[in-house]
Amino acid sequence: MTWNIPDDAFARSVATFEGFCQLLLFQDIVDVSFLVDLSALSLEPEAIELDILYEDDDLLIVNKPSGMVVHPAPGNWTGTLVNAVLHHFGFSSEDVHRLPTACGAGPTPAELRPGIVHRLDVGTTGVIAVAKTVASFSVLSQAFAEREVQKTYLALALGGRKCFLGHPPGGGYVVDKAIARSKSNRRIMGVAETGGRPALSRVRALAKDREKMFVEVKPRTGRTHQIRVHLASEHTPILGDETYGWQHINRRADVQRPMLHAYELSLNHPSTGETMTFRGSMEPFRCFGALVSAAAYAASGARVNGARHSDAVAKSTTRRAAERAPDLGISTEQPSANQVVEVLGQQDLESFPRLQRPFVDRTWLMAKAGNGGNPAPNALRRPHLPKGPGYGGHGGSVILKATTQIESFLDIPQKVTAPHGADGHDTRRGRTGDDLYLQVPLGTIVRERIFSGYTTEEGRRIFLPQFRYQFLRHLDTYVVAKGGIGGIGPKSFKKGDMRRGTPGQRTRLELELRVLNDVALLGLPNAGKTSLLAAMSRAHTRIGPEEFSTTRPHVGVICFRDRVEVRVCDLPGLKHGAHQDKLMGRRILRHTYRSRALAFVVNVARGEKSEEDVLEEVEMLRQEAIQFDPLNAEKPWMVIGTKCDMLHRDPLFHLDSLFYRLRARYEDEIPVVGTSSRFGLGLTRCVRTLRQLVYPDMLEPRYRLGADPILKEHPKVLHLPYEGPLPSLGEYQSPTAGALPAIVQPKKLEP
Ligand SMILES: Nc1nc2c(ncn2[C@@H]2O[C@H](COP(=O)(O)OP(=O)(O)OP(=O)(O)O)[C@@H](O)[C@H]2O)c(=O)[nH]1
Ligand SMILES: [Mg+2]
Repeated sequence: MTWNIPDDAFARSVATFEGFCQLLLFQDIVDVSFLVDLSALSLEPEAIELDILYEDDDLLIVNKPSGMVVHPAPGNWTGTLVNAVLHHFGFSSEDVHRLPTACGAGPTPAELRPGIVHRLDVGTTGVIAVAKTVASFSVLSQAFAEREVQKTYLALALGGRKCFLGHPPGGGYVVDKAIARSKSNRRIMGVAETGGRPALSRVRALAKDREKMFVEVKPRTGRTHQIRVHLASEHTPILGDETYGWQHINRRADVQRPMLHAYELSLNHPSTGETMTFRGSMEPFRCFGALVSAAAYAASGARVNGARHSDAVAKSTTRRAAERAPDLGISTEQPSANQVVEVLGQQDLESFPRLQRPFVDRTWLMAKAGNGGNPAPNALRRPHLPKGPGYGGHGGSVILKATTQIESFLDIPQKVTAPHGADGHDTRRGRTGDDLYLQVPLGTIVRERIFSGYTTEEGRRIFLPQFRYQFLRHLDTYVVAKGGIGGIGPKSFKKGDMRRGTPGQRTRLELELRVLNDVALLGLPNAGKTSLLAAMSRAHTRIGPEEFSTTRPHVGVICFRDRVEVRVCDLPGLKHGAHQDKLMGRRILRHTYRSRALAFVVNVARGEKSEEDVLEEVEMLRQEAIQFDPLNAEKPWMVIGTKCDMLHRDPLFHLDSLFYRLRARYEDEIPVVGTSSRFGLGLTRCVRTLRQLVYPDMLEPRYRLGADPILKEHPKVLHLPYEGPLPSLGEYQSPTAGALPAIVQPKKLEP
C-alpha cells in the first residue's frame, strides 16, 4: 500500500508502527504490510442466490451479477461470490479449507480466495469459473496463466473507432499496449509508455449506433482493468465507466456501472480435457436496447426504418443481419438475446464505406514565386547619413515539401503565389517575402510542363511534361519557383543608376503520385484483395460483393518481429485491356511503379468452369502489368488464391493445378498460397512469402526483438527505396505510339 505524505510535512513525518520509529525524508517509500488475522476474518457462507450455468464434480460456472465482489478484500469482507459459493456447496465456516486455494502471496491472502482462478471487476457481469477440487484448481490456474482459456467480453463503448468495424469472426483490431499502475493514483491502471506488463486485446465491433458501439473484446492477457484501459486508450471508453470513461455522457445515460459483460468462456475441462464453452445471459444489455434491439428487430425480419437508426452503418448491419437470420434458423418474432449476438457475431466480411475520401493522384499546379521589391527611389545620401540604401526585399520562393501526413493531392490548390518582397523604404531594406511551403505526399513525382511551341487547332498551347524530381523521404524539399531578387539602391552604382527587383519565377507543374509500397495486390474485381489486406494488416476499407468496391489505392503495413515492415498496396480491380487504360487500368497500374514485388490475387473458388481458367487469369494480369511497364517483368511475383473456404467450389483443386502448371510454364517455382480471409487461413504463410519476395536475404527471427524502453524516436524502419532504373515516362504517350522521348537529365534548382 502506498500513500502520499504532504510535501510541507515531509521533513517532520515519522512513521510509527508497532514500536518501530523512523524519520521520513522526501520521496522515501515505506512498505507497510498489514497482518490480517484470518481467524477474525473467517469466511462465512452466506445465502446469496447464484445463477449457475454449469456444475460438475470439478467445476462450477456462475453468471456473476453486477455489484458482486469476487472474493473478500479490504473494504469488502462479506456478500462476495466466495461467500455465496460456500453456501451453495453447503459448507460451514469450518469446512472452508476443503476448497482449494493458491499457494503464492497475492494482494489478499490466498485463504480468502478459495476456488477462484480468475477475477471480474465489481461492475462487470458474466461468466466466471470456480474450481472445486485441488486438481482442477491447479489445472485451471495453469490454463489461465498460459492463456489457453478463451475469454470473450461484450461491451458497450462510446465513440466509434471505425477501425473496429468490419472484422471477420475471430479477427479484430489488435490493441497491444502495456499496462501499469498509475503513478499519481495507485488505484487506477493506465497504458505504460515504458515498462509495464504486456497486454493484448482484440476488438471488433458488432454493431454501431451514432455515439455507441457494441464491441466484442477478446483479451489474450488478463491484466487488471485491461479491457477498460485498452478501450479508453483507443478513445472508445466503456459506457458507465466512472474511472476511465466519459463522465458527462455517463451521467446523461444514467448507467451506474461499466457496461462490460464476460459473455463467453471457453476452456478445456480439467479432468476430461474436453473443450467446453459457456455463455452468460445477455440480460445486462437488455436495458439499453438501442443496438441490441436493432439487431433483434432485424433478426425477426422487422423493418427498422421507423426506429431511431438513421445511421447508415446501423441500417446496413441490421439489413444484413436480417438476411442472415433465417439461415441460422432464427426467425422467431422475439429472438433471444443470445440469438441476437449470434447473428451479429456471424457478421461477414462486408464492411461499410470508409476512407473513401476522394483521392487525387495527378494534378496540375501553377506556382508563382514572389517578385523582388524595388529600392527606395530618390533616397537622400549624405556622408552624415551612414545607413545603407533602401534596397528592395527578396521575393518568397515556392517550395514543395514531402510529408507522411497527407496522402493525396486533394488539398493542393491549382495556383499558388508566394509573397512579394517589399519595396525599400528610406534607408531600410524592404521586407523579404516568406517562402511558401506546399506539402505533398511521399512518392510524388514533379514534372514541369514546358511549352512545346505548338498549338492545337482551337489555339490551345501544347505543353510537354519533363521530369524534375521525386520525393521519397519525409521532409524532403524541392524549390519549384525561385523568388525574385530585391532591387539594389543607387549607392552600388553610378549616381542616378539603380536596379529594380527581378520578377519571381513562374512554373507550370504536373504532380503525380505513385504510392510507396513494397508489394502490389493485382487482381480482377471481387477477387478478395481488400479482404486479404484487411486480414493481414490494420488497413481497412470497403469490402463488398459488388465490383469496384475499392476505388483508390490503400496501403497496409505488416510489421514483423524484427521491425521489418512490408507495405502492401490494395488496388482497384483490373480487367483485360488495362494497359490501354480500359476501366482506368493505367491509372491503377501506375501505383505498381514503386512496388518491389507483385502479388496476383485470384479467386480460386470457381467450380468446374473451364472458361474461367485460373492460370489464364494470372497470365492476363501479369501481361497487363508488363505491357504497362516492362520493368514489372523483372519483379518477383507470387499468386495468392483466395476464398479457399468455399470447399464446394473446388478451390484446393484449382490451387494445386495452378502450382504445377505455373512450374511447367515458367520452369521455376512461383509461390502459390491459398488463403481464406474470412476464416484467417493461410495468412501467416502468405505474409511470410510476401516478406521473402521483398527481402529474400533477411530471414525472419524466431523471437521478438525487445523494445528499447528509452527509445524516443521512431525506430529506423528498414524500408529500402527501390533502386531500379528511373521511371519509364511512357504512360503519357499513346500506348500505340513508338519510341519514347529521351529523358532530359533532371536538374534541381538551387534556392
Ligand atoms: N467466402 C469467402 N468470401 C470472401 C473471402 N474474401 C472475400 N470474400 C468476399 O468476396 C467479396 C469481395 O471481396 P473484396 O475484398 O471487396 O474484393 P476486392 O477484390 O477488393 O473487390 P474490388 O475492390 O471490388 O475489386 C466480398 O463479398 C467478400 O465478402 C474469403 O476468404 N472467403
Ligand atoms: Mg477491394
